Amino acid sequence: MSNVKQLFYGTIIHSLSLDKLHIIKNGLLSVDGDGKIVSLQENVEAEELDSILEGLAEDSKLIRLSEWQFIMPGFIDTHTHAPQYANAGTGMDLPLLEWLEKYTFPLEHSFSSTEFAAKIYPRFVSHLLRNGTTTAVYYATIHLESSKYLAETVKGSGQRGFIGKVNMDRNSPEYYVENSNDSVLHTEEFVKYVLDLDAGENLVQPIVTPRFAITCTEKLMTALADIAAKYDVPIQSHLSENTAEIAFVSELFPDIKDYTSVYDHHKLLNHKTIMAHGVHLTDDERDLLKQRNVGISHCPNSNLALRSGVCKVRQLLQDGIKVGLGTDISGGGSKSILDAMRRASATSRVVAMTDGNGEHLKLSELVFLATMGGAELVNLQDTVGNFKVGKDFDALLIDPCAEGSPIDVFDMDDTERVFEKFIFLGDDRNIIDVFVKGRRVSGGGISGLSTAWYLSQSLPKSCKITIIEASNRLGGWIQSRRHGEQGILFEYGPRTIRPGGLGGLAVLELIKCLNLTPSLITIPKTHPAALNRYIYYPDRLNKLPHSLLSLAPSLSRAFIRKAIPGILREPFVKPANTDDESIGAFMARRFNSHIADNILSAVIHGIYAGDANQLSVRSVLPSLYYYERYYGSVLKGLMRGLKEVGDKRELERELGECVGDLMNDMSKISIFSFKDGIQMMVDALERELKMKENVTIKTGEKVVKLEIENEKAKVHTESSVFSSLHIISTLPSDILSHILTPTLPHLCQTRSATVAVVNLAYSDPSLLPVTGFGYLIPASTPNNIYSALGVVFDSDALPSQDKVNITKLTVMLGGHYYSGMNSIPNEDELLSHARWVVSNHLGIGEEPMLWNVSIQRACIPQYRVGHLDRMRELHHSIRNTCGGRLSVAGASYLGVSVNDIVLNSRRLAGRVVEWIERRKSNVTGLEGVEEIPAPV
Ligand SMILES: Nc1nc2[nH]cnc2c(=O)[nH]1
Repeated sequence: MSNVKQLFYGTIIHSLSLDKLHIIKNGLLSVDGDGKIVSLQENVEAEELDSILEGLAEDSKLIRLSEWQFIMPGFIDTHTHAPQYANAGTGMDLPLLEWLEKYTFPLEHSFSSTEFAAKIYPRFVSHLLRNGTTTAVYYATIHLESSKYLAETVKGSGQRGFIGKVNMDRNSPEYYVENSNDSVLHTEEFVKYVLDLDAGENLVQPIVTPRFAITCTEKLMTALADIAAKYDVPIQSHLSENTAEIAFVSELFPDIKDYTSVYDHHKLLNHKTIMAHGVHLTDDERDLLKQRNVGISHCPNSNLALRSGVCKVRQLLQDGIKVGLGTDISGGGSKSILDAMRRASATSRVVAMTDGNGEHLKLSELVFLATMGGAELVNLQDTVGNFKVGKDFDALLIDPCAEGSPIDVFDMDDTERVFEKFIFLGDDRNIIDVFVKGRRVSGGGISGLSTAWYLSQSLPKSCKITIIEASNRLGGWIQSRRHGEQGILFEYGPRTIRPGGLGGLAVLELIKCLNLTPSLITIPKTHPAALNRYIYYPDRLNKLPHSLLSLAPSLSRAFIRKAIPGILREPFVKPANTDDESIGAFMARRFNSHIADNILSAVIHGIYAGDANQLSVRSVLPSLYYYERYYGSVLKGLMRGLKEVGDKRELERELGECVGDLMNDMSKISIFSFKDGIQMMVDALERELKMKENVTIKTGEKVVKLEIENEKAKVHTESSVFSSLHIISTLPSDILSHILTPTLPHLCQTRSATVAVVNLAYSDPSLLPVTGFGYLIPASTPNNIYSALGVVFDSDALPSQDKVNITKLTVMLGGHYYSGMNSIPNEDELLSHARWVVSNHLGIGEEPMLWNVSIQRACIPQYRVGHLDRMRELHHSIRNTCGGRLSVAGASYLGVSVNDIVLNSRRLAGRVVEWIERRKSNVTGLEGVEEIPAPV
């Protein structure tokens, strides 16, 4: 037991056979440093754990599952087409052969470009992992390079995978077909490449992939069988999926008895062959499959969607044929093996009803097919599939009560029922950890991702970096998701970034390093979305001038005219001697109440969802504060500016050099985003971090206690405790205040606002009465009965994110308005509130074709008056009491924007590295409180 590295204590569920689902209560499963299962004990009493742990090495970790959590084997997807992920959920109106011609081949053809592949493959692999697929059997396309890229992606992700370069040398479109010789040469090169890539780890393997008998000549099939035999690698293809396909095969091979015999004739059938579908097999064909020990990948989602037929799985099992499950993306639309289990169940019920042939598939059989059955198909039955001692630990940690879980657990439930509920109702939200060969491969948290990335750039490999994230998804309130058949992009959080300032430079540098430049979408300063911004007051949209030149023509409008006396008097208003005041009071004092109440209040709604009369001018708009202090006037300051001092100047120069040309390109840009939304940054960070050997990402693991004592730092999560040289907390400060010892001042004083984000998409592209970025609503606007903060015109601001011409809006509601409320409206109510807003303000009464409501709880920290002084005291307190072991980062402290967060992470990581190397000045993450800009 001395090599045990991880122990899991709690409920453990796995398949022993088709009939036997083994449910172990109080189980203790131990895994060694190579990811192998060392022991599996049943009915271990909690009291026995201490003595068991005593004999173990210090770095072994016990993960105690909570009451309803359980561990089960990872899912095995025995048939999926990675390139077709881009089409998933679409094109199900045609049967197989027409579907291939119209939708599938044109898409697969695009993978001649590895750049195109780079947009699809990493996302697909990471989604499969998130959905619990620890082993997948992939089809790539006919292209050698992008097939290699898929293999590299799978390898990089840590998933177990079989990757096939597809072969097609006839009956294929002119634009998507190979010459037979190239097909053979490229296949052999591919097989050797993947064997090399795996380097004996037994994680990625090549699989020889004649697409199906229709698209492969006899010569090609024979040569492929030779390659498979020469390198002893598996084979996959399609068999007997659809009646038109079968008829075509018999036309092509009139002298061969049936479809299965065609493959047999070409020596493609053996115990390592996986045939997908097998819907219309004859008795003789099943006999032959049994004789050759070929496995069938049952793909019920696709069989139904393409109306291929109903596969009789019970019959296959009775005949002793190996069966596993496949998602068959994009014949099937779902990437989840849970979905495959449910459709296999439904299909078997149809067979039971119509054929009277036996029973439908039972729960134990469905679980077997998804795990052990799949393992048999890929000939890894002695390596994965269940938790027999000696196998690799490929497993899922399931939490039926995870945040947002689609499952409800009641008093009357027991483990068996909760397991069944997960299989029939659960989804990726319940899959809080995914392990392959004992390694955690899923998820990660946005909090700290950028800090971890910067650290990973400078720290030596021997320094281990661990990211611990309570939820099971990345990104915090950054979330970009495509909806509906047309894949309309909805942003649930921030949607654009400004390239300006030091923070903007830091983000551009990160974009360059993450190779995201080709995915940028930029909006020039001359674009209507940059020029036209509005304020809704009191009952109409008021366009704001975007420059001094545009001020003159705006004067005809009373809303702008009323600001003029305030602007004219400002240079003559005596500076006040205050250390801080609210941004509302500051603007009213220096300008006038119209500017404070009707303009600035709206701007503060747009950035902080906050109350301008509560937020600190010094923390929220520090340059205005310093303009008054140095120049006696905001307007004079605006003309002269401020300069960065100390190491910020040095940083400005360094970032400028790194960003280089991109900075010049960005000088004409007002805002930017990415083709697939801001989440692309998060995904790229995750991908990069997962490639680093010294970085571990733990998701679904909540930190419950942080202890800094005698210059030692200890992290307690729900399941383990470990020591660390230095902890960087990126938690919201009020949450940190509850779990940290020692108690530090002011942590709990920064509260955060909750924002409801309602995305709406309309098929009519010309619904908006004006063009522009959108509008904000000040607190002074009457009849704002649903606490609206503003509306973004997404289809004007970032039209190229969608392929179709539509009107797309985001309505933001709540913020500080919700802070005094007992409960926040539910999603249905929020949708109707948002529709009321767009109907009353913009005259859009139409029914949206798509919408999404997300409630972003406590997402924007509110820096109230005195925030900077509080942060200064906190800085000194951390420095003096935590001995350099703790620093803080994230939006609670020194800036809420993506730019601020990235810049502060970069600077903090630099300081932490310095502290680790020299142990000089204790780092806190709040050093910025001592930096004051200088007048020019
Ligand atoms: N479902 C499915 N069947 C096929 N038969 C040949 N190619 C394909 C494919 O891409 N998907």
